[in-house]
Amino acid sequence: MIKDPEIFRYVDIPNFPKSTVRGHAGRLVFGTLKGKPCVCMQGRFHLYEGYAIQKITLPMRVFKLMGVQTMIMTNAAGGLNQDFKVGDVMIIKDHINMPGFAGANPLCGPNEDRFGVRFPCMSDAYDRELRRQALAVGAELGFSDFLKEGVYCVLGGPSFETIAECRMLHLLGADAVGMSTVHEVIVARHAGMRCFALSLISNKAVMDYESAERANHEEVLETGRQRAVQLEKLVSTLVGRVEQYNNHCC
Ligand SMILES: O=P(O)(O)O[C@@H]1C[C@H](O)[C@@H](CO)O1
Ligand code: HPA
Repeated sequence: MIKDPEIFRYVDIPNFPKSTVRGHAGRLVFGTLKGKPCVCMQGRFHLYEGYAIQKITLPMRVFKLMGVQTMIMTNAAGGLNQDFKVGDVMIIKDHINMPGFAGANPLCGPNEDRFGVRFPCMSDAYDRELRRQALAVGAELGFSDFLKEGVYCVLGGPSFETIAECRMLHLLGADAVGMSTVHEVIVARHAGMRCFALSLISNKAVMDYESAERANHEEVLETGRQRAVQLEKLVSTLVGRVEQYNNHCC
């Protein structure tokens, strides 16, 4: 996918966290995609790995300092919306930062004025133009059947949710639940980067006490493998259409 790749292992980058999750390679890949210079993270960091929330989001500030203007993120998530199927791809239009309700926000602590303001706006966290373009690209590629839009809720993990928790999150307006992305988006938006994110619905959240289904990481990885080619096509086509971005925060 990336042309002329230059690869750096996280373990070789000073102060960079290390990937501990199975299926996450733990490498930064620099190169070009559809002629655009880019850097890709092969593996991200999660609260449940035991890192401080500021450490999880350190790469976003590194990217900002390197001149990155647009962040495209993907994750795997459990589907709460009853219209979603395993294998659907949800364009994130908004989020619910559940750890943030308890004070776990990556911007806690002294504000780094060189990146952004003390109280950044989040009502426009997921770029409307990129979402519109992604829907158009998805339609052109024949992906409309499995391309959805919705609200992503982040939890701390690593345990998957109980049935009562899934029901509550659904009532609160979440369409999918996961363990990442939101902290990264908050830091990227604070620094004025444009954000776009996709959730692959890797499993259905269990909402029914009679169900025999159990969330598990194997199913998450397997759904990822099955949709990898289409996700790559969607993201690379979108990248090819991304225009230069002039930084402006609200
Ligand atoms: O990094 P993401 O959010 O895609 O990974 C999800 C959440 C957990 O790390 C894992 C659970 O299977 O997948
Ligand atoms: N819950 C939380 N995180 C997840 C899930 C889930 O069902 N699937 C993939 N990541």
